Formats: sequence, C-alpha cells, structure tokens
Amino acid sequence: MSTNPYRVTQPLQPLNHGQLNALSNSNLTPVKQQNKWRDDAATTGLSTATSANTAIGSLSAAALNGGRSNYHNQVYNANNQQQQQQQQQQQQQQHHHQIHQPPPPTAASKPQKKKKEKLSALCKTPPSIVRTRNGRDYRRGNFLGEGGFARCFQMKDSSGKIFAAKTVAKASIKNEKTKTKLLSEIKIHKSLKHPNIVNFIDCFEDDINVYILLEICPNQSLMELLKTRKRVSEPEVRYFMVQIIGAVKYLHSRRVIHRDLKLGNIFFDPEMNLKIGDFGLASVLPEGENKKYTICGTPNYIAPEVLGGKETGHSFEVDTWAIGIMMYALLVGKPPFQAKDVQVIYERIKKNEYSFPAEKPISDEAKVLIRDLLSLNPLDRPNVHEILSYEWFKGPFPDKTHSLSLTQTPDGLGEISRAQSALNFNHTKVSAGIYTPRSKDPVEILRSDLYSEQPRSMLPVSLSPNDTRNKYQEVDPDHFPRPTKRPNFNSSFSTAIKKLNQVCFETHQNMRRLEYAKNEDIDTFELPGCENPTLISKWVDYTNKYGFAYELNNNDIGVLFNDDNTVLKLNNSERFLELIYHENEGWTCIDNSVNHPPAQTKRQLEVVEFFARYMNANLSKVSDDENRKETLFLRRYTRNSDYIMFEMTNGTFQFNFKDHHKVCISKSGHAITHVSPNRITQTRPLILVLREGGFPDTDIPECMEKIAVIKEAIKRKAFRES
Ligand SMILES: Nc1ncnc2c1ncn2[C@@H]1O[C@H](COP(=O)(O)OP(=O)(O)OP(=O)(O)O)[C@@H](O)[C@H]1O
Repeated sequence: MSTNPYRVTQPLQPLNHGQLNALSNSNLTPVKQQNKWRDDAATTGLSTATSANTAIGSLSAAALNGGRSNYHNQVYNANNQQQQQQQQQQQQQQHHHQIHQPPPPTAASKPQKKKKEKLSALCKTPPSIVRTRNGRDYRRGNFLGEGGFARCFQMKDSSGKIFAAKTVAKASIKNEKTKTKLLSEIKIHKSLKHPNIVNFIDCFEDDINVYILLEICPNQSLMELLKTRKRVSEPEVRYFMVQIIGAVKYLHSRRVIHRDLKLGNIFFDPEMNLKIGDFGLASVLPEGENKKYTICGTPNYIAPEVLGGKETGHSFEVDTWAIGIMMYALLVGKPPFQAKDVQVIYERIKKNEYSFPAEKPISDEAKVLIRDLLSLNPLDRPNVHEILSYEWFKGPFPDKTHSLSLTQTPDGLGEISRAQSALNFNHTKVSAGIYTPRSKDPVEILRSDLYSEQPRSMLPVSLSPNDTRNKYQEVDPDHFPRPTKRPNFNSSFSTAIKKLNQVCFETHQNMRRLEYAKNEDIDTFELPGCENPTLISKWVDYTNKYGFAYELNNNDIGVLFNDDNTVLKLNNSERFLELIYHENEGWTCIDNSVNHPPAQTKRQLEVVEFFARYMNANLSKVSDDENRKETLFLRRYTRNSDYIMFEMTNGTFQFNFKDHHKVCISKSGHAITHVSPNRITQTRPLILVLREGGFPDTDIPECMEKIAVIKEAIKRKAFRES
C-alpha cells in the first residue's frame, strides 16, 4: 500500500454540504514545510498574505492546539473578543516584528517559527494526479502561493488547461462553524461571474484536502506588484481602480460584501486584468437587512465601523473604505494607518489619523478621492457608482495594464492624450461591466424584463407608435440634460457640439423669421428641397437600465446608452459604429465589424441586437423605409406630457405628438415634414405651410398649434445653449 501522498488512492468526490458535515479531523500531522515557498515579505511594510495571519481574531495557534478553530483565521466572534485579544495581540505583535522590523537575533522570533502556526501548514501537497468522481483528471503542477488558511497549486486538466487549486486541509476544519464558513465561501464564490472576479470552476475533496478549483492568475497580486515597485503611478492606479470598482459594484448589486479587499486578494490574470479573489470573509446581506455585525477584516484595511463591533454594525461601505486604503497604499507605498502595533492601527483608524507624506507627492485630485473614501462616517463615502465621476479619473488613463508594470513604470503614461484617456476610460468601464446600472448579463435582464409576466411598472415606458395614450409620462425637460452627439468619422476629436448648437439657434431664428414673413411675396424666398428626412421610426425608453433604443427609417439601429455613448448598427452592413461621447465637445467614432467586435463593446452590441429583435417583434413603424442617405444618430431627446422630441445629429428635430401625428423640422427650419398615424409622409417648405395654415389635402389636428409648440421647444434649447 502506498503511503505516498503524491499518489491518488481514490477518486475525489464533488463537495456537498452533507459530505462536508461528515468531514472529520483527519489524523494528519502537519506537513513539514520543505522549501521556502513564499517570500515572507520581511521588508514590504505592508500587510501580506502571510500577514493576514495576524488579522484580528487570528486563532491559528488555538486551533492547532485543539482549542476553538475557525475556518478563516481572520474572523472572530465579537463575544470572544476580550478572551482572544491577549493571545491575538501577542501573535500580531510577534508577527509584526516579522514584517516590519529585522527580527531580533533570538531563535525564538525567527520567521519560520511563526509559519508553523498557520493553518495552511496543515495542507498536504495534493497527489500528482487528482481524479474527481465525475472522471476528470487533474495533474498537479507548481505551488502557487499560500494564505493563512490555504495553499494553492497549479492543476492541469486533460486538455492542457491550467487552473489554480486552492487547497484547504481537512485537519484545519475542526468544527461546524468552520465548515459552514468554508461552505459559505464556496457558495458565494460559485454564484459569481464577472470579468474582474477570479472565476470559480469546481470544488471537490479527497481524504485530506478540500480543493477549490479556480481560474489561474499567474501574475500574482497587487501586493507583490507594490512590493517590487514600491509605489505605482497614478495612470496605472486609475486603471486598477476601474477594474476593482467594476467587480465591487457587481458584488454589491448581488448584495455580497467582500469584507477582505486588500492588495493581496487582488490578482492578475494572464492578460494582466485584475481579479478579486478570496471570498473567505464575504457575506450576503439578505434583502431587507442592512447591516452585519461580525468583526472581521485585515488590520490595515479594516473600516472604523467594523471596529465599533456589535453596536455599530457595518455594511457595503466597508468595501469602499478598503478601496480607499488600496488606492492610498498603491500611490504612497504603504497603507495610511500602518503601525507596528495592531492596536495603534485601530486607534489611528478610529481617529482617522493619517497624512499624505510630502516626500511622496500625489495629485490633489487623488487626495480628494482618498479623503472621501476614507470618511469615518460610512454614509459620507461615495458609493461605487459615484467614485468614477471624481475628477481624478479624468487624468491620463492607459489602454491596459502591461506586464512590464509588474516590475517597473511603463514609459509614456503621462503623455496619453485627453481624448485617448477618455476613450480608454470608457472602454475599461465597459469591460468591467460598469456601463449598466446592473451588471448581470444585459441581454438576460432585457429578456426577462421585456418578455416575462412582470408587473407593468417593470416594463419600459415606450411612446412608440400605435401605443396607448396612457404611456405618456410627465417629465420635466430640464431633467433630461441629454448629451449632444455627432460622429466624426476620422476618429479624432470632434467639435460637433458647437455646430449643432449653432444649427439649433439658426433653426429657431429661421422659424421666427418665416412666421413674420409668411404674408410676403413668396418669390423672394428660396424654397428648400423637400425630400423626406431620416426619422426615428421605433423606439424603446429603457434608460432605467441601459439607455434609449431606436430604429431609424433607414433601418439603422442605435442605442444611446446611459453612459452617454451610442452604438449604431448599420443596416445591410457588417459594420457598427461606437460613438464615444466627450462632454461639451463631440464624439469619437470607432468603426467596428459585427463579426469581430472588440471585447469591450461585445456586450453593448448584444444589447443593441436584442433591442433590434424586440422592436421588430413588438413595435410598428412610424414611416416607411428609406435608404440610408447619410449616417446620423440621436443626439438627445426630451419628453413631456404632449410629445417626445428627438434631436438628430444632422440638425433635424422630430416631434412625436401624443395623437400619433409626427412633425419634423429640418433644413435649419426651412422644411417641415408630417407623418400621419397611417405612415403617410410628406415634406414641404415651412413658409408654404405657414401661409396656407397647414398641409394641402391633409388634415393635421391643430397643425399651427403644433408648429408653435415646436418653435417654443427649439427656442428653449437654443437659448439654453447659447
Ligand atoms: N486563482 C489563483 N491563481 C493563482 N494563485 C492563487 C490564486 N488564488 C490564490 N492564489 C495564491 O494562493 C495564495 C492563497 O490564496 P488565498 O489568499 O485565497 O488563501 P487564504 O488562505 O484564504 O488567504 P488569506 O490568508 O489571505 O485569507 C494567494 O496568496 C496566492 O498566492
């Protein structure tokens, strides 16, 4: 019989609750650490994965001695706080020496001694081949790293794909509470799927270990990066922050609080994207509850309200606090409340005692954001949605994290232009799932919202043609400061907004002039050409979740997303345009192929295509098809109880009135178009319609009143912008 721990003796079982309950303390002797697997980070001055062992409530020693065991050695129950404090202080103090000061020359305080106290030391190296119950074989590879509780190894499947197996020794799972915690980590992690969260693949167990199979992050964590780099540049940190915030936003939208966000728990995947891992302290806040009371975290990152314990309770804002700590640590080089003694760290946290060292200058914009994130009152911290609108994010923003960043500051970061930075910022947000208020798969949300038997209030409010009159909603146009848009197909920065505002102003001036001139000799007027303009023929207002979707009568489909960018899918073409909006200036246009959409716009394109299908199946058209004469899209729209007004990027104004008549003003106010409820469309010079009091042979209810309403609406726009 082989006693070789590297040999598989029986197939591994998938893990379930019942089986975990049956897990018992295997009579394992702790594996002797044969080689120095991990740096002890003796000089970082930072909390490391090893230092996580010193987190408040560390029970590793007690657990190993057969005392109270805890799955996650960073967690402890507030009730036991006093009892544990002495022991904990001792450990933390000792460990602190290990991290921050050269160890005194006594054998007793050597780092190796402390390592034995870690529960992860109980973890035996997995067999060289691990076979799961459902017949999958994994070949164990290199050791990847070690935390306070687990060791991590490479695992390769039969196709050659490599994963990381977080390996927890059964010997470290000593009681019900510990098992429940491990199950909770698995359950929470398993339920998550986000581009910036380490992907959960599977879990199983053998006699000695429980394995959590994860997406591999071979480039270590932000902690190692900082250790090597000492400080990180602001553009790089901006990029990191967007990815972290994307993941945290997703977690919070699913009511998950991570509670242990720190540099050592944020890993780099092979493409250098950041991935949040380690859900050992994560908790789901049930609907209707708004606080948690268990005290947990890592000293340097712990939020003040957590230190308040049972009395105060804590919530999602602890993660926001940790984001502030990480941002400070990356920019300055060490966490803000760092001290040798953990109790001193807590005192500093409670008093919000930190400063920005003059010898490590950072920008004022960064300081503003850090100060707000590190607000003592959790309610004063910006939420994950608000953080990204801080001025600091308008600074130079790279297109990605280059692997060079692991060791040195890449060149040229400060020279990224404003336009390019805005573009990169937008793309990074989209890739991090930030463009929607909810980050679940957008198409899935749309499908369930639009097609399921949901209460009417859940459905989009649409003023689309042939719809019922009670869909009209009173909306103050002032509350719709929609952006202004126009493409620039040279892909450079556009100054279109000024031009569009000018057109708006001219349109109003011309309408006014024609009103006065209607009785003058018609021969003195140069009449405009009267081809029908391109119109919005269908639309769905879904701004409560994504944006405003529309179809033009040239069959192009657009979505004006809530982040103010537009995606326009061109009819009869394999192309779609991504129109990135730059406030008060214009758009940058990226021409893409639908067959090879860039990763960051893939999801948006899916939303556009979904809306296209939805509109085709559910809405009828305003007017008949026309071929595309020009490429245009919706600049902005305004809704009130009488009409919805669309402003197009060619300067056309379209008004859909609630009696289902549509009127457009184009050619800078010289041409007027009427679309009847049964889609008969005609365009005439405005001067003639004004003279004749309406369209010949067509009865338009309250035609002149409608024109007056239009003139007023355009005037309001023109004067607001001039
Ligand atoms: N997906 C992964 N890919 C590569 N390495 C990983 C991965 N997950 C974890 N590791 C490595 O394993 C180490 C331990 O993992 P993890 O932090 O999840 O364990 P832990 O015992 O719960 O840690 P902690 O004590 O920080 O709570 C990490 O520090 C890292 O070096």
